[in-house]
Amino acid sequence: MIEAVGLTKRYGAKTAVYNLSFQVRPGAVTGFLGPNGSGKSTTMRMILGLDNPTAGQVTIGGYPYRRLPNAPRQVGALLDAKAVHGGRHARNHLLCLAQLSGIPARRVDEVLGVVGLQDVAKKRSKGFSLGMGQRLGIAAALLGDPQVLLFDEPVNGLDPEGILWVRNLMKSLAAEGRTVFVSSHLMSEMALTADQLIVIGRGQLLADMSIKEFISANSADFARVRTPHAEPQQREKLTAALTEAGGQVMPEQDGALRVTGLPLPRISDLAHDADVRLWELSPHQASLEEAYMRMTQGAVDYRSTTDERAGLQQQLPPGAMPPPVQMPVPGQGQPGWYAPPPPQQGGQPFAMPQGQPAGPYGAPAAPGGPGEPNPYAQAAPAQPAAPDMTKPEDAR
Ligand SMILES: Nc1ncnc2c1ncn2[C@@H]1O[C@H](COP(=O)(O)OP(=O)(O)OP(=O)(O)O)[C@@H](O)[C@H]1O
Repeated sequence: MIEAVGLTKRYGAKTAVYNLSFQVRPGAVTGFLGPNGSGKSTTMRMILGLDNPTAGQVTIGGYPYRRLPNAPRQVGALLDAKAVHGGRHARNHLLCLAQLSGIPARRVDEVLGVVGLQDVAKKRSKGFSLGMGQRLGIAAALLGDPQVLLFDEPVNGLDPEGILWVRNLMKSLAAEGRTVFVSSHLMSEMALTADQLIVIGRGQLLADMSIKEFISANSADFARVRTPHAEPQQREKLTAALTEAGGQVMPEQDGALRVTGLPLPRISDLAHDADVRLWELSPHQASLEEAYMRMTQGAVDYRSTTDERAGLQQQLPPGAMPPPVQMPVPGQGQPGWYAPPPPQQGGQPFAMPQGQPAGPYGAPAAPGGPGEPNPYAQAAPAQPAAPDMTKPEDAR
């Protein structure tokens, strides 16, 4: 198990990670999500002892990485697939790593087979495509047959077959009882791969829960209802009946109605009682992407100027609720529209980990009590472009 407690990392004036507490448990794939620059890689580097926390701690199996007995056999990681000596053959690269950790050479050939690079084992990795580099990085992570695995963006550059392979690999590693912690920006892929989610924004915990809980906490299930197109009065009659019964009704662009707060059988009964014919009555659930976008809207540092000019997504001060969705009203496939909020509308936009007081964005309160100022208590200043993450900390 990986456990972070009050983990904080500052680079000079920049707070990359703040008061992060979470557990990553064995036997499940735990997705690690957050906007660009939210602190995912920094957290992973601290887990692996590559960066020292400014405050707090993170342990693997109860030990900080650097004090973990036989660490390369217990923990495998893919952080940066490009961090390879390009002049070396793929096999030699893995062989060097294996020798450093006392891992037998036959394991090198095994993992080359697992990642599908056996035919290019004698090729120099500088000629590898992005996807081949990812596969080599995954092979290195698997080398010690570790119980704990960390993958930072493992599907970057992989073709669809490769993405499917990584998905199945992660799931099978977790099914073997291993701890699998994986970051990704690909929500659709995460939805298919992960069981649990840890979501951070501006270095702070936003959510720690199962995917299912995350989606239902950050979006509402809804019903789509359609009445005959040529009879708008039917639609109005139904809207009035549903609203009177306590439902929230939003018209969609194509004429359908999006209804929350009423179960499908009740909608059907109300339509029947109002003498309204239905052409569609179907249940819908928001996607992980919709739920994620809704949750992280206030914690995004880097946005396209095109979005800003269009007034699509203004910066919000930390802790602020996303603004209500602008007209036009939701319609299928309409970009920038997110599912309606859950029933606790007006409160937290998402569910909190149990038993923890709320801090900014609803994150757990600051460590060290009121004595320690929360660097996110003020609106975040404009951020410089992200530094070159391929360089070690001291070189930046
Ligand atoms: N060595 C460093 N020196 C100064 N600032 C740093 C350093 N490393 C990271 N940061 C800053 O810390 C913040 C978090 O960066 P990090 O790379 O951990 O984010 P991330 O969530 O992994 O981003 P992405 O999704 O874009 O990979 C960023 O603002 C980044 O600029």
